[in-house]
Amino acid sequence: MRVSLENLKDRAGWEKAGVRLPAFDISAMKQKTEEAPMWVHFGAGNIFRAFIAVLQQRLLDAGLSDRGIIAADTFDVDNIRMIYGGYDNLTLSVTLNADATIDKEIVASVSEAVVAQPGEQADYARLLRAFAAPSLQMISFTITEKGYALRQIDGNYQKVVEEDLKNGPEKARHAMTIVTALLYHRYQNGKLPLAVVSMDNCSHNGEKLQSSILEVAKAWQVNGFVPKDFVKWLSDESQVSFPWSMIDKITPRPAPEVQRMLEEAGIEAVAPLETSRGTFVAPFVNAEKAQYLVVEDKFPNGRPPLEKAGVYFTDRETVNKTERMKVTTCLNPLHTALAVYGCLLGYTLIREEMKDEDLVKLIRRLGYQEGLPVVTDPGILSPKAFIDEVVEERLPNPFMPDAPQRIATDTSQKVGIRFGETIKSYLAENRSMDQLVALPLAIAGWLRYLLGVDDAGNAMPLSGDPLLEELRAMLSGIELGKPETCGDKLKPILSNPMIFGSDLTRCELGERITGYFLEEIQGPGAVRETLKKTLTD
Ligand SMILES: NC(=O)c1ccc[n+]([C@@H]2O[C@H](COP(=O)([O-])OP(=O)(O)OC[C@H]3O[C@@H](n4cnc5c(N)ncnc54)[C@H](O)[C@@H]3O)[C@@H](O)[C@H]2O)c1
Ligand SMILES: O=P(O)(O)OC[C@@H](O)[C@@H](O)[C@H](O)[C@H](O)CO
Repeated sequence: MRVSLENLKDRAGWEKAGVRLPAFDISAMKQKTEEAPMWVHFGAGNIFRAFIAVLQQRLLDAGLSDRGIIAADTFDVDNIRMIYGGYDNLTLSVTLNADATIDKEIVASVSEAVVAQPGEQADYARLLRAFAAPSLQMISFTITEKGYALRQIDGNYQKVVEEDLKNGPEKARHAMTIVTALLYHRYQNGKLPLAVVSMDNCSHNGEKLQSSILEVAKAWQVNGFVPKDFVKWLSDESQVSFPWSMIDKITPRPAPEVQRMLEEAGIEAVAPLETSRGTFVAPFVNAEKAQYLVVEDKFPNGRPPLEKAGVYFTDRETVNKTERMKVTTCLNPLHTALAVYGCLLGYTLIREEMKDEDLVKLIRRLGYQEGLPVVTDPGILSPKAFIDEVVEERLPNPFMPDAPQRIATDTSQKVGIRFGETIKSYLAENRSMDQLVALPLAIAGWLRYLLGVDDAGNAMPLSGDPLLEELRAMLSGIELGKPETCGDKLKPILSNPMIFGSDLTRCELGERITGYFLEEIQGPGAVRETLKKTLTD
């Protein structure tokens, strides 16, 4: 059985294979969405398909909505053409339960999948129509943290952004300029209200998205492409809101072991692939069961009743507290520490790392001892219960195929949030930095990782990162076994506020990180030695 609309007619066959099917009329949903779309999502990758699209499917199944989501990608044409296009926009969603059972479901809530680039004329025309529709309530994003950045490490605009600002809305190519161009189209078609919702793992994600979009709009105004009133409209949150959100569901890349399970159940053509833009995709997605989505309830044109699908809607302050709890303390910093040390120590699975005493000590200290004291209880989720679930159940889940190499992707874009926010809190609360051991160790581990040599002394492939070349150039010349080659080479990285959110060389942490790094490059085995020596309690 292959995932396709035609094959869905064989309901008995799918049910025999243990696959839950959509309980709504897919063609009626497509027609209604075509006429009056409500939701466009940018960044149609794995978390979107495993989580966000499933939320809308729950509403469709329950008769609480009759519309689907238009999936858009500004970045990855292959994902749209090969994965969505190749499988009628359907996704086989696999939930990997901690008790070895799996749940399988066909998700059909994506009505259309389009390439969001002005050069792709038919697709772009569809998006323009959607943006002009009074029915459109929200656009949302999971485009990775780097998708929002307009500037490069030296503070100057990226080349593509510089050109887009010069060339105006019709020739936009960067995610932020394309979305601003589409918003301009909505402005020109009646200044209709809209919610613009980031669902990426960045602190203050709504603010980050708003500030990039406003920066583009202002530059276009200065360059004569848009009127000042467009910037005013975009700045008025009663018209265009940028709700903040916290999203959580560990969604590994599609894994060969899950592919095998599906094939054993008689489902064909499910092989994962890496697109030319580096997205790891398959007609199926695999994820854990646990999931949390907390969204600021600010939707000027209304919204789907997603609370009926388990989404928490609340105020900005509560979202901020849950997001800080998850991204800066209870989950993502632990993930990043496991990512870089996992790669260095030769692991390919997070669940295996959770059997390593030194790594468990590292993340427990990082989360419980160093992070939790500066976290405010958001009220709707308990930080202690949350981190307990992460450390005791989610990370060790014996059926999750998550890899440190996935999580190590784009680390330069994440360390400022995942570690920098805790550092800022320590400084703001005048807390002693002596307490911070695992946190500087995690940063030292990242710098050690960037050398591209594992703890056994072998060359190690590094995951994609927009700053990889620049960072490696800064570290070039540092050799394992020769700490004297380090010199002052860490300083430009540690002092860069674009990376860490502040200059770490201005506090004692800069020196501590450098000290750990020097220990870790003493020779093969030094990473393990440093962990053992440093994490004594
Ligand atoms: N996977 C998870 O466990 C998880 C959980 C919570 C939150 N998230 C958030 O979602 C993001 C995406 O995760 P995913 O698992 O879907 O990743 P993915 O690699 O499967 O998909 C990434 C998507 O972002 C797009 N993209 C990548 N770089 C871009 C750029 N520079 N500009 C515009 N679009 C770009 C890709 O085309 C793709 O559609 C993460 O970075 C994170 O912020 C992920
Ligand atoms: O998705 P990223 O790249 O921000 O970070 C990698 C992982 O830490 C992340 O995807 C987690 O799995 C996720 O945040 C869990 O909710």
